[in-house]
Amino acid sequence: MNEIEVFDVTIIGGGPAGLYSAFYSGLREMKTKIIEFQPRLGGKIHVYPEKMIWDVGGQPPMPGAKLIDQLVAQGLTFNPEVVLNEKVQSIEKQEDGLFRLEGSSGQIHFSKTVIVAVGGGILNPQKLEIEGAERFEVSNLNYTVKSLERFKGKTVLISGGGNSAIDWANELEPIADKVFVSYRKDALAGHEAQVSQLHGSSVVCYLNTSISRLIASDSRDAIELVELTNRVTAEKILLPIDEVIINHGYERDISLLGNSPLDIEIADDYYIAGTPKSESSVDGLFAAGDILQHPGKLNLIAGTFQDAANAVNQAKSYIQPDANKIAMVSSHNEIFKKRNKELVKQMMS
Ligand SMILES: Cc1cc2nc3c(=O)[nH]c(=O)nc-3n(C[C@H](O)[C@H](O)[C@H](O)COP(=O)(O)OP(=O)(O)OC[C@H]3O[C@@H](n4cnc5c(N)ncnc54)[C@H](O)[C@@H]3O)c2cc1C
Repeated sequence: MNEIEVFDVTIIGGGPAGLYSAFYSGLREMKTKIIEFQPRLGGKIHVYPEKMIWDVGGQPPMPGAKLIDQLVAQGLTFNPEVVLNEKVQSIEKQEDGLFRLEGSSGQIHFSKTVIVAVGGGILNPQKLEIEGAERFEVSNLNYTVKSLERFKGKTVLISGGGNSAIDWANELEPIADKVFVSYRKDALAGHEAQVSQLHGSSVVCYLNTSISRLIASDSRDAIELVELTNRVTAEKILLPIDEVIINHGYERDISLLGNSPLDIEIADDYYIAGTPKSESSVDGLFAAGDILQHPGKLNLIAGTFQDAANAVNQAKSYIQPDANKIAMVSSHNEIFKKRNKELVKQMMS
């Protein structure tokens, strides 16, 4: 029989909480694995890669994409095993105390402890419900704004009327040649200030309308015209466009804990009702980031770091009760001595 590989810590979710947990777990010399459903690490920040983030301590304002790069670089410092494209479907605690995680690939992951860092669950953009629309996803049908540059000088249609859709319309207005917004309701649903900014700009809004048809170019590989239909009057409008952005919200897959035969305390039907030390009601299973709930919880990226360090320190004590309760600060840690020398050398050259 093949011997099973057992990790000290398995982190479910590769967002800010999972990445900082991986860093800290390496610092505490534990054998670590991160499992992430998406094909890339970074978590929910991928929803807003171009948004400027101002409120991460000690960091100048920077776009989400840059923060992702930094979080990933730090998270991989101690070379954890990273499994991407893998949804953890259930967590079970065996009689021998080991955790058994069932992955969507069929792989079973074994671990002495688990840190659940799944945020608000798996997010997938709500797709446009028009037959055949998916073939334009490789050309000019977008579900996220990965780079503002792509839309420079273009005619852009944004479908959606919530905060993100309005944010993108305001951001793109000075860059694009023309921005249209189509929204199925009779009033935009974003924050007042953003909506006022939009109405005072050159953006043209079509309310009570939705996309009814995508008309392809002669080469048939891109959308050339979009047909909008007014839901009240049935009037149809044809718009020539270069790019379409769909912002209809996200579908959330939050099935993990419900599928897991664990006696775990849940808050508000989804969150792990934990302690300020990131413990859950299951020994050896900890939580970090947006999934964790307790009265002092801070639902910000900055808050995920404290959760992660607490979860890792608790995991360390669980596996090795005589270990230090907390990690030493990095300046006292032997592990960094060699790397510090290299970094100082780089800074001096
Ligand atoms: C539009 C927007 C703007 C924001 N702006 C800011 C801001 O300016 N500053 C700030 O501090 N915060 C901001 N936030 C909040 C911030 O993004 C979250 O607090 C943070 O991402 C939480 O990190 P997390 O690691 O807990 O969860 P997430 O970032 O959600 O990461 C969880 C990861 O777990 C994965 N996952 C889920 N279930 C499974 C499973 N079963 N198996 C495998 N993987 C799984 C998901 O795919 C995801 O990658 C913003 C949020 C949004 C939506």
